[in-house]
Amino acid sequence: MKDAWSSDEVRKAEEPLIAAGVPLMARAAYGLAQVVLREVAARRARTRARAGGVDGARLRGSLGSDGLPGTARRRPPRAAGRGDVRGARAVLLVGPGNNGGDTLYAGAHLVQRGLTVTAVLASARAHEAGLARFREVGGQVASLADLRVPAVVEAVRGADVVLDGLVGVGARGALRPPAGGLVRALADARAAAGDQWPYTVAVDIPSGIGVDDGALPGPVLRADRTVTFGALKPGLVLPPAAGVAGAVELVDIGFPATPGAAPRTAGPRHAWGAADPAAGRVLRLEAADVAELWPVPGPGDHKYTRGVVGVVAGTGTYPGAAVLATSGAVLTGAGMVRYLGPESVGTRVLLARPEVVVAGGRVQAWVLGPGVPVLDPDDDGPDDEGQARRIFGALAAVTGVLSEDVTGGRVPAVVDAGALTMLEHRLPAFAVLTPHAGELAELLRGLGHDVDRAAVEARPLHWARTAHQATGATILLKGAVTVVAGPGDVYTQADAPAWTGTAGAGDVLAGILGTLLAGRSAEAVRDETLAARLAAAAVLVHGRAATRASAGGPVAALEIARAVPAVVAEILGR
Ligand SMILES: NC(=O)C1=CN([C@@H]2O[C@H](COP(=O)(O)OP(=O)(O)OC[C@H]3O[C@@H](n4cnc5c(N)ncnc54)[C@H](O)[C@@H]3O)[C@@H](O)[C@H]2O)[C@@H](O)CC1
Ligand SMILES: [K+]
Repeated sequence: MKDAWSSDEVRKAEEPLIAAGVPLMARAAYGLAQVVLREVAARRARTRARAGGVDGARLRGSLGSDGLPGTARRRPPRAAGRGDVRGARAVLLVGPGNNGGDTLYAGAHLVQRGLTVTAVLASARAHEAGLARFREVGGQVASLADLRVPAVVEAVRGADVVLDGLVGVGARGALRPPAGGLVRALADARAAAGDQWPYTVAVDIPSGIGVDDGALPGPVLRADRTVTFGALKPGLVLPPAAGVAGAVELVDIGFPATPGAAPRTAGPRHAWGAADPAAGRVLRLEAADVAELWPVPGPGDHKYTRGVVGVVAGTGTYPGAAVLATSGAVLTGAGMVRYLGPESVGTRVLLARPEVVVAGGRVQAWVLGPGVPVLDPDDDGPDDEGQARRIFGALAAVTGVLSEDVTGGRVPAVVDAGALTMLEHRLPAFAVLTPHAGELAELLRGLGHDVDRAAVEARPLHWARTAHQATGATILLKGAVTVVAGPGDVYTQADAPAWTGTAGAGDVLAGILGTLLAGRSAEAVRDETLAARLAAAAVLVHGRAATRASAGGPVAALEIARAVPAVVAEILGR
């Protein structure tokens, strides 16, 4: 489990460590410099390889010490070291606080390793000791006020690496001038430059992101890599800010395993902290967490104890969604999958998946809505072939409107696509709504919020939480980074390649989640936080299945379903 710490939690963790004399900034700066050196060396090695595989050692070997060819010994290849980075140019963008301090100390390490380093001070103030150290080792210092924005952009363009140390977790809101203007110009220049842009490293966070909510309130320079200190920050894992952070690398500076735990004044740790049981944290599941959650059958299990999934999906116009949702459910290991829908669609489902039972009966979880047209009460609309009636019936059982004598007890549900427009009652958290941004905006507008798709994409965490509070349901907001918001922690998963954005992929996800909810149905009804964890697990498995099916290229939705068994086996370590 990866857990992200809010800026307040970071501050609280730092206080006792600083009081105990732990050199946090020195650790942060050293870790940052090591990452920069590694990346600069790697990029130089790649450039040499692209230039024909002739490296410096071989060129040197072609001339002897007397200047005659062929008399010098050929040097063995070396690991990335001093010579690989010497002469590289780095520009530091330095703000007034400790984030700038980290950057100046890291810059001093880079100078000592032979880089030519220029620090551009964006404010009149800079971290005094850091600046003194940087000057002492021979770093060059310039100020934004003297150089002006266009000259700084040119200096950055000509560098091998740029470090964004304008602000870190101490900042609030959009970047203010003059840093804001500089970053806007750099972001524009980066967008225009394509590949011809220096490797961009964000120090702790890309300056200007919403540290705690992942928003992008103003200009931000997209990073290739973010080197973050002590713990992940929510803005590094939540969209849209996660999209500008690049690869996120954590430098251990000695924080405790969980926020609020006793500080560790001894050496660094090398593992992610465990999740804090307190509600409302931002977490990301990893394979080991999913293995723990997975309903693995035991020798005494049979198809009914393992969980029956009822799928109401598809119409004559959209029969594929029924095939995809049932395939997702079957291949995730449901004890049984029942299909409810028009006969013509049921026939197609059976042709694709003969395991499916095309008949009603008791289920342990529902999958409602894939491939079912949205309900428009003002219009007869496309014929839903009885699917709306079936969905209303199932939802009545989920919400408890129908007596349990009739339904046989409340069970969890996945509410997708057309079924999202059929919600009439407050839902339990074991109902998981699976909208994309446009569908969530539509749902929220129906609840009286003035919001469109772009607004949801700008603040997905906020709107997912709002929808959870308004409906009672757990919200799985689909996207390149998927956000799951329920009564407890928030989960943010980024497991799938961009190729996954293809028709039908969401239907498969609904099926996967249906099987997980059916497998732990009674527990999900009892424990109001379990559905969100299972939803995040389904997203992880779906994303990994898409990665496997894609193998770096395009992927068709049914192939994602087909890849699920192997992904589950891998996750369970078999
Ligand atoms: N406290 C510590 O000892 C440690 C702090 N660390 C670093 O320190 C950072 C936090 O440092 P600080 O608390 O000094 O704060 P920051 O360096 O994040 O920024 C605060 C400064 O930015 C200005 N500012 C705030 N909002 C702004 C905005 N919207 N636009 C422009 N300027 C703005 C403020 O006036 C203030 O001077 C972390 O992100 C991390 O990089 C690390 O070195 C680890 C140890
Ligand atoms: K920064």
